[in-house]
Amino acid sequence: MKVAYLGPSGTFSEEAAVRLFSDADTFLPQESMDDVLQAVSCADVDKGVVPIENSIAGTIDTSIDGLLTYRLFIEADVIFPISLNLIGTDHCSLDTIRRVVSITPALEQCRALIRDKGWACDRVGSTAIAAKVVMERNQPECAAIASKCVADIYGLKLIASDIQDNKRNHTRFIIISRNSHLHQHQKKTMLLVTPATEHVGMLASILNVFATLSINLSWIESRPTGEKLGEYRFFIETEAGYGSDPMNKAIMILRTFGHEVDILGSYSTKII
Ligand SMILES: O=C(O)C(=O)C[C@]1(C(=O)O)C=C[C@@H](O)C=C1
Repeated sequence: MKVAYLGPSGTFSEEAAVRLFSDADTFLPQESMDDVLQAVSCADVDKGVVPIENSIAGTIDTSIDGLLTYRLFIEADVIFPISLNLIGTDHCSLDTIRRVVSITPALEQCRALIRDKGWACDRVGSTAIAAKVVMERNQPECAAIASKCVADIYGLKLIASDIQDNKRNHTRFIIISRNSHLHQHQKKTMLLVTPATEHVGMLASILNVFATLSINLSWIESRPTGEKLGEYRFFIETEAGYGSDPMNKAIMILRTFGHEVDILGSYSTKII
């Protein structure tokens, strides 16, 4: 099996992919999340691993929008604790840092410290690229925000650990594939609901369907349709498996109301 993830070596995505797919033959690190989705879509790999949301920074739009762009499905999800660290060259210390380098969600997870210190931010494609950039720049005023393991990979030193806004920082990753393995007896289902028409109380009426059927929602995200300003569709993750009675009824009722309902996956959270 071939698995793609956001690289290079030392990213959190790599850690997630390696732990999820201990039996994979080949891991293919990619330059961006979009490249991961594309690699799955054009069958360069069998599966991809991408982050979808973080407890501090929120939803990672590239991942959820990419599911639609490339017509991909979610096969499972997994939640990882994320510890972010300041990593710099030998002459770098907390007093010398003026700029931090990282991927946007990691910078957002450390907003409080960055604001307190008045540091400038340089955005790059991943936490591991940040470490590589800091190594190449070789300046005491520059530090990467990344995992501890990148310090060893790029010959850098750890300057401060656990610098994210709070200690209970978690990122949820999803495994994506080209096929919709809609197995029964899963715990959750991800739906994409595109409302029929815009009217007062439209979202409330959609949500009411789930409330009436006692289906708990674990995640909801609105994204623009891209057609017209103010027009949205909704990613809704339910705590009911595809094929279960309440889920069948919810889908049937929503479709009867004229809403478009796509099933983006039915899965259970992996514990690793
Ligand atoms: O850059 C990385 O190391 C990644 O795997 C990406 C990513 C993300 O974009 O959310 C994954 C987990 C952490 O939240 C920080 C960064």
